[in-house]
Amino acid sequence: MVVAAPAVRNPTPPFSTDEDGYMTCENVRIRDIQNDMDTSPMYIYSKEQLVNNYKAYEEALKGLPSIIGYAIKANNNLRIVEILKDLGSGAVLVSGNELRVAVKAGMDMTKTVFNGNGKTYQELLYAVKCGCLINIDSEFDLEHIVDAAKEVKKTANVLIRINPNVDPEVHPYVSTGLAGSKFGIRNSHLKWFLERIKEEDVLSLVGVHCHLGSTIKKVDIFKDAAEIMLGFINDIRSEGFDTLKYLNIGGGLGIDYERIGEHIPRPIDLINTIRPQLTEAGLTIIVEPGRSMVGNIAVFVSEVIGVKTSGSKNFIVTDGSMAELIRPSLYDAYQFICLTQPGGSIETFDIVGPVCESADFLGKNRTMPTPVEGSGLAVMDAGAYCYVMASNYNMKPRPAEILVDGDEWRIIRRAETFDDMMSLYDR
Ligand SMILES: Cc1ncc(COP(=O)(O)O)c(C=O)c1O
Ligand SMILES: N[C@@H](CCCC[NH3+])C(=O)O
Repeated sequence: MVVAAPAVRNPTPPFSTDEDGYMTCENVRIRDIQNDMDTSPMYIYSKEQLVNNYKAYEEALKGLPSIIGYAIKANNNLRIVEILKDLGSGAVLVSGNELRVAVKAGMDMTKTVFNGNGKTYQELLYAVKCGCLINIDSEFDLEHIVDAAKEVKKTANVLIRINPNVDPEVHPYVSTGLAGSKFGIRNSHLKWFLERIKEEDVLSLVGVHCHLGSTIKKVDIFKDAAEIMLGFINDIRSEGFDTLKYLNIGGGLGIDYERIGEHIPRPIDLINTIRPQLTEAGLTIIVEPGRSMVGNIAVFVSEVIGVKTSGSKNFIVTDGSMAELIRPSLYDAYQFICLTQPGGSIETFDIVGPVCESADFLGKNRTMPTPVEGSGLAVMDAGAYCYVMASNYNMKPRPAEILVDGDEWRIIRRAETFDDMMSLYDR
């Protein structure tokens, strides 16, 4: 049998392969973590990559007054959010509980934006009390914010989320800035919103916001949106609003899931493309990166239960599944998969989990070394929209999350247990 190293395609530190063919995260062998852990599967994060990603945004925004508002929805692990807060990040939230995470992490509320098309009244009361920025998404949302601000007896600093009708050229499920989207207000209604805001002393209009979608690979799309937003800023100013402070251009930058060396724009490419518009706006720029901040900081690591051939197809069956990582099943999303240790001959496999659904796959038609039972398998770029979308389907507990920092690693959130799931019953 041929013994091959794990196929980490385009290994980019901190994830790499050592001379013995074991996958590493920073200075730690992933297999060693797997051997020491009582539970599998798990998420393993690199602190170094997280810090580098934040610094890439910081560097890109140099010279522009700006706020980096990390989109907590991408990964809400408190320890990850705390690291970002310590680096100077603010946050973007879509629920009261995400706001609670930001508060727990000690985030600066003046750098925090509460966004969303369905904020409840209770959530708005909490947001006004916290003093974060709040996006207006619709007529009813505006009325709810007014009521909440009056009840709390505090001014709400609001931004209007505008739907610029720009096509981000991404999967329809992650496209948000097109005319048919449920998010934001349309151009034709802007006047009504401005009139209504003028009538209410409890509202201070401090900015405008747009967000086009996620996994965007063409930065010119942001340029179109920035131009449109400049138009809105001028319209708003000409209506007598002199309180505008922020232009929020949202998040949405894609990452290199394929790992084939394709040029995916970096934060600097994004900001440089729209720098003239940002400068012309003369406002503090808010960016809301989720995926491009945390996507490549993690691998989802599982263990092989067995390998089988059915008809002409080979399957690797692992203890990781769509319950812990649903992106491939939900969007047909591609994430690179490799072994965390040396394997055998190179074959083509579908990589599937134990969940009772044919949609339960992590990857299809993957050519890679043949594992043995117990081999470790890593799905790369699993830091964004992976753990956060995990479920208990088939009574699978949510996995542990581990943070690697140089030579050290620690569990930053333990795995759920059967008892955790049982603890929610009335008796
Ligand atoms: C309003 C808003 N801001 C920021 C984000 C983060 O997007 P991404 O993870 O693509 O950077 C999202 C998610 O798409 C969003 O809806
Ligand atoms: N859940 C999506 C991203 C949603 C972006 C939030 N609006 C994904 O995994 O790619």
